[in-house]
Amino acid sequence: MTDVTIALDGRSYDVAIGRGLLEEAGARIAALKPKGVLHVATDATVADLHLQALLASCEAAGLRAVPHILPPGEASKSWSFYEDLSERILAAGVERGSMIVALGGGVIGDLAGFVAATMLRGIDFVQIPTTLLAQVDSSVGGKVAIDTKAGKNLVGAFWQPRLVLADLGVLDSLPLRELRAGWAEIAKYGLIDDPAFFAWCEANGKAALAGDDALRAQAVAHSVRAKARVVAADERESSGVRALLNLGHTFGHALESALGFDGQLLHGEAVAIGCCMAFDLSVRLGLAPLEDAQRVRAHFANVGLPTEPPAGVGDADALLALMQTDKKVADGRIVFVLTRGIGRAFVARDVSPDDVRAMLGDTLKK
Ligand SMILES: NC(=O)c1ccc[n+]([C@@H]2O[C@H](COP(=O)([O-])OP(=O)(O)OC[C@H]3O[C@@H](n4cnc5c(N)ncnc54)[C@H](O)[C@@H]3O)[C@@H](O)[C@H]2O)c1
Ligand SMILES: O=C(O)C(=O)C[C@@H](O)[C@H](O)[C@H](O)COP(=O)(O)O
Ligand SMILES: [Zn+2]
Repeated sequence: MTDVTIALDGRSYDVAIGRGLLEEAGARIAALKPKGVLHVATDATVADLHLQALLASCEAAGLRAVPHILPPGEASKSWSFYEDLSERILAAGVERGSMIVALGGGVIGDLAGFVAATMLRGIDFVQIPTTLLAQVDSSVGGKVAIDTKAGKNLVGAFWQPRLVLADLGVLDSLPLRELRAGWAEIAKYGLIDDPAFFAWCEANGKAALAGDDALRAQAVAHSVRAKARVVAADERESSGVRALLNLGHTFGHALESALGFDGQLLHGEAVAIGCCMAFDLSVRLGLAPLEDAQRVRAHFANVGLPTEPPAGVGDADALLALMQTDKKVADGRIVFVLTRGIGRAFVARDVSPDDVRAMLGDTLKK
């Protein structure tokens, strides 16, 4: 069992990583002394697989848990399901001391976290991430949001959980495609500022995805520690440090939006393609060596992630227009996370749209 603390002034919390945490969840949540009903938000797939274990452990700990089951998939991170979940919680009974538990992947975590941030002007929540992506990234750091017609995560809040329980056992039921999508966010930590970790990913990625438990545990713990450092340094993405976690996302979010969040491209897959694009643009601008861009592509391809955008994402101008809604935009200019090579990402505020258009044009032609 590993515990990583997210150190925040007066609001620090732990991320517990290990097997068997679902069975311990009731006792650990009860220790936080929630009042009234415990609201458990989850999706139908996760409910079938893991809800009973959570409910049993809540009952054993004397908690009255009420499940709220939503459809699986990105479409649930929307205005309509924000309303739906909020109304269900209000109808079941909620007070300021009540708590929401997000049992699921990043979709449930982001949605339930945003409902928690706004319910009665803010109630506590606990993350029980059940995808690799959610364990290494979305459950940690307090970014909660829904998607809108204009783009990804555009309405949301910074709202930190009280506790994160990353049970490695639940990953046993996660489909390989979803595991791979999570790997993109793991490798991202190496690409940002940790070349040794990227090399570790190259050496161990396939075995970790194939089910090697020790390697998975190492990947999750290393990623959570990396995210913990960034969040502690720049909780609200105001100094530029946290913006580095957006490597691959300016492009990736535009690709997801272009496809209407239809599930054709998972978030982690979009991030993998987006990281390749960030490296391609950096090479084009003479900032990064071509060999590093090739290494990134080779690693993603080796673990089974896509490295080129699918058909149907539109042309370069359409993608640029979507990037204009990115939350890093400043003074009307799109801000990119670029790189001087593996482990050397930085925030670039002066990128010419012509260079981006040219890179996208070449990529979309392939
Ligand atoms: N808040 C953040 O910091 C942050 C970080 C990264 C990503 N995100 C967001 O997270 C979302 C993506 O999250 P995700 O990749 O976890 O997707 P997801 O929540 O849609 O889960 C993926 C699929 O796996 C299923 N599933 C979940 N756990 C399972 C399990 N243990 N066994 C079998 N099936 C299981 C789900 O039902 C779903 O169909 C995106 O909306 C993205 O924007 C947020
Ligand atoms: O936690 C962060 O900060 C991140 O940027 C992590 C990303 O992986 C994640 O997808 C995040 O939701 C993107 O943030 P956004 O601010 O671009 O919506
Ligand atoms: Zn992401």
